Amino acid sequence: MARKKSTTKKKATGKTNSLSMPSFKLSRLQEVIVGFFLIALGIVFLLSFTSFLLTWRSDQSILGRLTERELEAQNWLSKLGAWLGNVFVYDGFGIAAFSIAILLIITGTYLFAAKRGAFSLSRKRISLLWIWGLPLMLWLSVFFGFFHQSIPLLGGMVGMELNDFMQDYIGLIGTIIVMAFLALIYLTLRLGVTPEKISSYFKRKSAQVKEGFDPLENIEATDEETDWKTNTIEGQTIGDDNVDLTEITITEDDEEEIPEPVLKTEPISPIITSIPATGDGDDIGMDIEQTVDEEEVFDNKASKLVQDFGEFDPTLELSNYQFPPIDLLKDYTKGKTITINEQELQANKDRIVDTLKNYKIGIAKITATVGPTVTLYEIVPEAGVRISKIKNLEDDIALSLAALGIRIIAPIPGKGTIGIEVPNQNPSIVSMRSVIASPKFQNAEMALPIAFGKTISNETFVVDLAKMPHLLMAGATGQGKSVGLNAVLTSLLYSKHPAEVKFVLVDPKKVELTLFNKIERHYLAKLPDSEEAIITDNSKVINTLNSLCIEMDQRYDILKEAMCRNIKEYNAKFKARKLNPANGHKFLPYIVLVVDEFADLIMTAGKEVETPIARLAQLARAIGIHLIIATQRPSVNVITGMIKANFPARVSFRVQQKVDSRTILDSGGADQLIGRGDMLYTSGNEIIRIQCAFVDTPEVEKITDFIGSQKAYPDAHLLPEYVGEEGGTSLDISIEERDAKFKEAAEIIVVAQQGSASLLQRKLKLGYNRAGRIIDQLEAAGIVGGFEGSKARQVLIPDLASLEVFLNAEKQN
Ligand SMILES: Nc1ncnc2c1ncn2[C@@H]1O[C@H](COP(=O)(O)OP(=O)(O)OP(=O)(O)O)[C@@H](O)[C@H]1O
Repeated sequence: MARKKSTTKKKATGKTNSLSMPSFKLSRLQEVIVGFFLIALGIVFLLSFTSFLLTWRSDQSILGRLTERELEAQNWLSKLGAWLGNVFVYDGFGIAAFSIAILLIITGTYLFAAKRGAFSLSRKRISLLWIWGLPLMLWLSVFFGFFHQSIPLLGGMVGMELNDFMQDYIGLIGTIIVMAFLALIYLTLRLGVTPEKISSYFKRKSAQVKEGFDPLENIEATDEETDWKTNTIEGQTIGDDNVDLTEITITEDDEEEIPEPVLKTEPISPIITSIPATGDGDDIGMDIEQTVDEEEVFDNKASKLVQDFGEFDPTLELSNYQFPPIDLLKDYTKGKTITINEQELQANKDRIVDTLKNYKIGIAKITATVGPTVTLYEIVPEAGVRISKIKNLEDDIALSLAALGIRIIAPIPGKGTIGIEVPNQNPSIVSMRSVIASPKFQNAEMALPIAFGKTISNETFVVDLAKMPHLLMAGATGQGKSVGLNAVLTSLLYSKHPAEVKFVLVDPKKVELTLFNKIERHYLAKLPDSEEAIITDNSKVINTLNSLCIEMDQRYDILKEAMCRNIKEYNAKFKARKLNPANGHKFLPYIVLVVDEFADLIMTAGKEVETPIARLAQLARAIGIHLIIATQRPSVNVITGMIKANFPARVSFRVQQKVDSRTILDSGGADQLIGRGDMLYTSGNEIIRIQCAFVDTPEVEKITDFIGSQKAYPDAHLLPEYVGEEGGTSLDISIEERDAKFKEAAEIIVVAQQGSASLLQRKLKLGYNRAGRIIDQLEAAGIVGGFEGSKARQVLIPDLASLEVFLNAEKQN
């Protein structure tokens, strides 16, 4: 009977380390020279140190007089060697100094030969080698310092001094504990040694030892030193009187004894221990298979790429990009916090109490929260007063208090108290600077953080645009809408790198967003053929919106291919190098579409605008396209049911009438605001009153100047080309003018029976425009059908043979 030997390969489970090497680039020639230099230096060190170990006693006497030419040193590298040895070994790290020589040689060899495949180490690994190698050298040196008394050269001066120093302060035992702890850290972090691995190693070893005492060993015709291969015979019985096994594993040496063994290779070989036959009537022995835990393989291709090159960094192209400093924003409050005017508070309280008394509403308690522009008086009514009574008296109470901007919240959601908001006599401005500098914004882990301003309790209000996922803004003219839009854009400029977010700006008023022109090549996206990135012409808006729809469809295609549900997952996967750029994958920036005057757009373009806006609003949230739509006129023909249904997050500045407030917020209140940035925000449930942060035009100009003066991308982010419907049908392209890849494309389309430009893009590695042109040519030729919105075009030729016949016939005509 023989046994099976497990030969499980142990894989290095290198932990991915995010440390990266400084990125300076050398030409190939420089690499060879530097590489050679490092190898030579390493060899010099190696020879000097080795020789120093043998000759240091004799050379030490001349160390002080190295400049004297006639003196002779015993070191193989003469005076230089003696000096190097003294500096690095004697005065330095002892024999651990050899690490430096080895590291130099490895680095040199990498630079010298890495690119040619002779020595495949990555830059990252080299940097890791140094990062781990130097502390290891220090540790060894200190460790050898323990033996300083007997062999002084072992740990060198550094090792001895550090060891002595530690012992002076924490004693010998303390030093040993610290050293053991450091060794443990090294073993765990660098070599991935864990208690589980050690115990599984010992289990395997003990199983192998047990095998050595296997009582059935005499049956084996084996050689302990043989490299075992496993042959298994299943369901066969060996004619041994005492042993009757249903499964026997044998070594190759036994091959001739077993007729035609069935070779069965198993990925992980079980270890077999045996229980011999007892002999007392029960003459059946038994083998017990002990399974070996499968090793976890961390070393897949993506993690190897990450290990070698680090995670993909989308910001690399503009790696020196500087975010605008906070000083560009003005501090309107000059460090002052809100001043509490006690007289004003008292007067307001008295009026509230008196007014409510008139309506026979008793108050149990009243508290005031002073905000930047309004103060909230929170009232706990006396027991027995019904909230509905107060709610019904809302208008009367407001009239009695007779101040503009009073808003009654009865009850305050989740509290059961009544809130009365009264404007402050001296409102304070909430500066953009204060909200940007707030920890809430700075620490916000959001995809698209927006600092709107401060709530009534003076807290900075930060929301994630990506979660909204679209925003509707309304407000009568002069109430702070444009400032609000600037606050949104400023928040994003202060938090997102140009690689992470792109804006599509639509400004029919032509003046509000012009300042952002300066950051066109950093942050803006535009159509390929347009000159201006900021769209002021309504007819161009239609093309841009349709182009965004195409972008959306394309993004959905690639997300589907990457099996991701949303842009966040997709980008995370791309950063982890799990998606191959050669297959059309790329890092996807968020796209924020801002329309400053939506009413104007709807009036001039109507349905043509509403349809793509509604489509984007319905579908674009998962793929990172978010819309911000502002309007002066929140009337129902502008904010239609379809638009409203898809914009759960809404902001309203002051509006003229209650009905406008209802249209935008589905409740009143916005008509009672005091203007100048006083706004209400809702994301579907409760309504929050906020004082919008104020950012003036000169501040925005400074920010855009600062960004615009930095290195930029060659062009604005290009959106897919959109060919209007007329453009798509009036095709009259002659055969000679067809694209060189026309035939190839036709074959792909016919085989897939799917007429989509993105298919051609992927298969033929074309840009969107060229693929779109080919599709147009295929349509003109009659191979695919007409444009059908987001659906793929119909393919009119059933198979390749028919295509061949079709193209030949075309040539002959
Ligand atoms: N958050 C704010 N804090 C203080 N003052 C503000 C704030 N927002 C706006 N204002 C004041 O109101 C004025 C008008 O604001 P803004 O230009 O944003 O109005 P608008 O609603 O965009 O008007 P229009 O629709 O006519 O462009 C500003 O010049 C400023 O003085």
